[in-house]
Amino acid sequence: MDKKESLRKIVETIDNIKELAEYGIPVLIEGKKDAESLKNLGISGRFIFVSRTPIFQIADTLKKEGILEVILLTDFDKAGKKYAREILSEFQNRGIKVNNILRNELLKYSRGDLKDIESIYAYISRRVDIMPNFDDMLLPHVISNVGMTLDGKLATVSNDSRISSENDLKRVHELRKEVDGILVGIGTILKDDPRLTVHKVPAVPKENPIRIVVDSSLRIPMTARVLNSDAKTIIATTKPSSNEKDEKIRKLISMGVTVIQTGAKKVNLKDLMNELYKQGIKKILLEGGGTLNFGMFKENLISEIRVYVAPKIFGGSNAPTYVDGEGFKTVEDSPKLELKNHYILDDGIILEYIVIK
Ligand SMILES: NC(=O)C1=CN([C@@H]2O[C@H](COP(=O)(O)OP(=O)(O)OC[C@H]3O[C@@H](n4cnc5c(N)ncnc54)[C@H](OP(=O)(O)O)[C@@H]3O)[C@@H](O)[C@H]2O)C=CC1
Ligand SMILES: Nc1nc(O)c(N)c(N[C@@H]2O[C@H](COP(=O)(O)O)[C@@H](O)[C@H]2O)n1
Repeated sequence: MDKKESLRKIVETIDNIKELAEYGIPVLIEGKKDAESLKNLGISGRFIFVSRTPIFQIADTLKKEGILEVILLTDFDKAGKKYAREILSEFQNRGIKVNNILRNELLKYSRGDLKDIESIYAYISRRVDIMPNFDDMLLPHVISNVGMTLDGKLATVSNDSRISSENDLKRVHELRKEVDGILVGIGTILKDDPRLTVHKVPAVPKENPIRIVVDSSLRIPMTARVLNSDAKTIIATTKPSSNEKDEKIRKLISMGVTVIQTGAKKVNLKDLMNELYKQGIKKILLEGGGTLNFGMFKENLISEIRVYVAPKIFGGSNAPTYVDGEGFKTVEDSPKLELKNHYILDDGIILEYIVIK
């Protein structure tokens, strides 16, 4: 693992700590300076200083409060290791789970360079500053999913896209629940007017992912269903402005929609992914269509593929296919895939691939 990859792993670990701390899991650290360093990295939540109160007392108090899990983040020196051993024993004796994976990851990825928690902020910022294009590495995990015919079509020439079986749609909606965002191009909005919520399986509103629409010229109709209040929506458009565009952006914002501007003629997909990652959208389900799918493959932004192949043939050179756009010129230029899983579902087949980066 090179230095850049190690740093990316450390930043990912910090993100995981942030998520768990926001969820209410207490973070066990040694002192105030550790808390400052973690706060500088955007981690907020409940910090408990293990150097101030005997550890058995802390464990008793948290047990009484009904806490089931804590995050262990003591230093990596002799004293920190001693605290860690005591915490593991006292907490586990009381049935409280001690998450020490994140501490171990920080130690592993810093290759022993990181000595304590108070220096973690300086450690990361020093390295991020000197690392060229480090931001480029902070990208969401993107799963591309489609229902396609045996001849690779996503819809008929007259835009009939009823391809997936009932159980396949349920599978897709379970997948929608697992992700932070669901991404489509403006072509799909104009042709299907989709809802892009979880509505084929039981779900509560907070399980709806954020709907993200890539729309360079802001063609989205103000009546589009993705603009309703069922879930949050982000519209990604280009930077150049005009009075008309600015007015539409103002209207969208007043409806609670987030607008991200990136790229000149077309939305810059890499910048968009980077921005979404920074906004906490770490896992995205890409639901096409073929033009956006090509753009995402071309920029190497897709990590996984899941397709349902239906026993149908639509034909038609103008019918949309899984991947359209201008296409890859040579086999070498095209994405490299590895089949990870396959199974029969209803009358079709599910194929799952990893994209080799
Ligand atoms: N069976 C299935 O699983 C699915 C079927 N479909 C079907 O696919 C069809 C729609 O596909 P399609 O018309 O290709 O539409 P897309 O949803 O792929 O949207 C394409 C549009 O996205 C915009 N865009 C902005 N920036 C980029 C970029 N960097 N790269 C690529 N696109 C960009 C472009 O419009 P602009 O320049 O104006 O921004 C482009 O025309 C429909 O028939 C729909 O039913 C769709 C999804 C799933
Ligand atoms: N997985 C899958 N199978 C099909 O047969 C499809 N036609 C699609 N279409 C995608 O799902 C969107 C519709 O979503 P809502 O039900 O309105 O929430 C559609 O716009 C395509 O992105 N997908």
